[in-house]
Amino acid sequence: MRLRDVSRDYDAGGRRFAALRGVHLDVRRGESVAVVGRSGSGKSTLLNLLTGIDRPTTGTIDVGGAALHAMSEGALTAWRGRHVGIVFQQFHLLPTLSVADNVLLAMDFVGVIPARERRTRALHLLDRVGLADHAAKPPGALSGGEQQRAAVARALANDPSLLVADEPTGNLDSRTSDAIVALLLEQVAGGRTLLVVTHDAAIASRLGRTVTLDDGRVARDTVPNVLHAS
Ligand SMILES: Nc1ncnc2c1ncn2[C@@H]1O[C@H](COP(=O)(O)OP(=O)(O)OP(=O)(O)O)[C@@H](O)[C@H]1O
Repeated sequence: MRLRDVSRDYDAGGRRFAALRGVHLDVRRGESVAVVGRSGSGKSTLLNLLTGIDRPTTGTIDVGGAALHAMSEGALTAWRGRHVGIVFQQFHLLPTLSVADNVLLAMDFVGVIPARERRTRALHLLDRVGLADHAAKPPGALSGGEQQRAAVARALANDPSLLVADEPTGNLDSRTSDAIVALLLEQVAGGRTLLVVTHDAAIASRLGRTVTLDDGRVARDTVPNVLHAS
């Protein structure tokens, strides 16, 4: 992943407001990166740009060979479905579907996993996150930690190369949070890239690298065990 001179301006009541300004960032495949910074520093804006939910005002964003800044909205949606898994703080599971059907729906929506393999794959993913016995239940019958596990399984449905989590442990107690972070980290073992937006320094310290945003800029970029990407 390569960001060059990325900025994102918002129109705030007729005035231009720069949520991100001149961001340069390289993330290698298989890295796990915590994105931290105080409220309003631009973390969610950055995540939205990296996942193609939003586009930069200026600058270039290349993720796994895709030039996101130059893609149409339709192309971005298709790219995101195929290559990105997203885990939200509020889980965003559909309450009227079973946990398994939530995972299945993600595959149906994108259509890259052959139809006859989808149910088996959904059950396999749920087994991997420790929810084999909960597949047929509605999300509301699960604890917060279990719902977040289901959200991780759903994020993995289409075998994404980029896994992104926005405050994934914000609603969870610390033991449950630890388990979710461990689960997310397991997913980078296979060469996926993991980005986690968090306010929690303890969580950030478990990831391979911490990018600190301040006022829309990268203020710090600490890489404990890995060399900087060129
Ligand atoms: N759609 C928008 N329109 C106008 N301003 C916006 C919009 N989205 C974000 N902003 C502003 O851009 C800045 C960065 O917002 P962003 O949500 O990226 O910060 P954040 O670091 O994720 O904050 P938090 O930790 O509170 O979620 C903030 O000042 C915010 O008010």
